[in-house]
Amino acid sequence: MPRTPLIAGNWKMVLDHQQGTLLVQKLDWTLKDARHDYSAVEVAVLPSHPSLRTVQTLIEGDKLSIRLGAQDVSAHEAGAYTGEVSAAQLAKLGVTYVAVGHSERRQHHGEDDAVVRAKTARALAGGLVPIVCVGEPLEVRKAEQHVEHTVGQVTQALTGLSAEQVAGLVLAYEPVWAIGTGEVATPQDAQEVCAALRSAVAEQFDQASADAVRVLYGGSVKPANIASIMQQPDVDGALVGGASTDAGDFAAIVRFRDHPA
Ligand SMILES: O=C(CO)COP(=O)(O)O
Repeated sequence: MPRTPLIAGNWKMVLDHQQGTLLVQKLDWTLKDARHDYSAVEVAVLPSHPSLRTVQTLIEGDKLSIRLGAQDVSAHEAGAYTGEVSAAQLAKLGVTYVAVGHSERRQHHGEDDAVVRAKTARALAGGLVPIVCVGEPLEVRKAEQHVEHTVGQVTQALTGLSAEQVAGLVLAYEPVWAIGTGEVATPQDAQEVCAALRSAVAEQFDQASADAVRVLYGGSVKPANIASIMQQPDVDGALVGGASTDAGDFAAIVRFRDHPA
């Protein structure tokens, strides 16, 4: 079964709920104009938590095919965890995807591999599809340890899951040095790590789950570079930051098949 590409927009802490709904409306109009087939290239947006409800109301009310994602989820199931948002609460809001272990959370919120593993398991138990983010900082890349580093992060995050669970989730390779810097990894850099992550899944679980798991690239993805990245055999989509907060740019990324590589 070929893997369906996924283009997901991580809005980070950038758009409020009004800007977010406007963006989703514009995105949908633009993609409808282009007669976009959402079953051929899946599209998701990841608003901040306070915007989820408004964006979900729009998606449901207008029967849009854009999927909803969240940027984080609690490692706890329910109860006295002030400020946390549970997987069940997100699922009830119509959320499909949730980013787990984004490098900004690892860096600024002290999330280590154990937390990422707990959040991944909790997301799955709550009926969400985790987008497990991994990526190396610049010094690790310079030391040519990026494959070991990212494979280690994935192995840790997926420990304890079943092959079936792994087959259904999403991995995202986001080199830290390429996030928000304009410094995009080359298509070959993206392919090298995405292929290594897939092989690691085959080794830790089985070939069927490795063939099914989707691996995204993230880090300064723009309309001008997406087509060559998507040509790589082990890259199944993109996790887009800055460019996803502009409806025109994000639509152009979703429509990567329209541009030359
Ligand atoms: O962190 C990212 C997506 O999760 C990438 O961000 P940029 O596309 O802004 O580099």
